[in-house]
Amino acid sequence: MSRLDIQMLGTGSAFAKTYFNTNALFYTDRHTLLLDCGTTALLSMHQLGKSVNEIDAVLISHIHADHIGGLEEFAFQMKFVYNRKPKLFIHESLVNSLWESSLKGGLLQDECAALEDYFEVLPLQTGVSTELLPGFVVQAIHTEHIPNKLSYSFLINENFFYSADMRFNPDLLEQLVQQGVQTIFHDCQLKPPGVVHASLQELQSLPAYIQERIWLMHYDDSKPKDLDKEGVMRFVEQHKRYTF
Ligand SMILES: O=c1ccn([C@@H]2O[C@H](COP(=O)(O)O)[C@@H](O)[C@H]2O)c(=O)[nH]1
Ligand SMILES: [Zn+2]
Ligand SMILES: [Zn+2]
Repeated sequence: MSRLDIQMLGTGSAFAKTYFNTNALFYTDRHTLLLDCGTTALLSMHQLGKSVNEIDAVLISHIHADHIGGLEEFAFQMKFVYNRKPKLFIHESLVNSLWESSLKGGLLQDECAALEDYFEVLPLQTGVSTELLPGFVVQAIHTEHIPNKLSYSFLINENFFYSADMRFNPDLLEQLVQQGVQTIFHDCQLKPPGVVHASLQELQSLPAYIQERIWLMHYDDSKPKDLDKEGVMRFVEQHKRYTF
């Protein structure tokens, strides 16, 4: 199995100001993929001294600003500064709404009338494992988040699960661990009730053998900076590079 490095551009909730939006850089041997590109993504890259030009591909989980709010600037920089058309991986069910309901307002102009004018759009299908980049294989899993709004989590290289935004689903987590998942990056609402995310309380109800695989992300600014664990579950830290 390929080595995978992950570095969070942010680890916070939609409204977090301290921890930025939960967006991730994945590094393979030769490539960099950005998983979600929220409002704070490019500011965070700037703080890391990274250029947008270092990104080979973007993968999007769902249509909320903390996951796609940085895509307009990303698209403009790629097209007009770097003359590139980056790969955009997104579930087939979200392609139309990403353009029609979100990006079209800013990106539509003469000779740029579609998402494909900015990106090489590569739709993902449910249940199909796809090698997005060499050594980076993804399966999109439809998970519940907001009622009647499509949202996807990702199984990466068969052993790493990235929830993005999802409600508590102990059966899925159990199934993933039985399948061999070693590491789970899970969104977490610190104060109950979870409603559209798993709450900390709900995650703490999981058996220890699942909790010990969980790294918490998408938390709000109330998390003290120096709190790095909650029982056996660990908090993912912004900008720290992890290898799995
Ligand atoms: O039905 C809803 C919809 C949204 N919210 C709040 O808004 C944010 C949306 O951003 P996420 O990235 O999905 O977190 C959500 O966290 C809630 O705070 C809501 O409460 N109910
Ligand atoms: Zn979110
Ligand atoms: Zn969301």
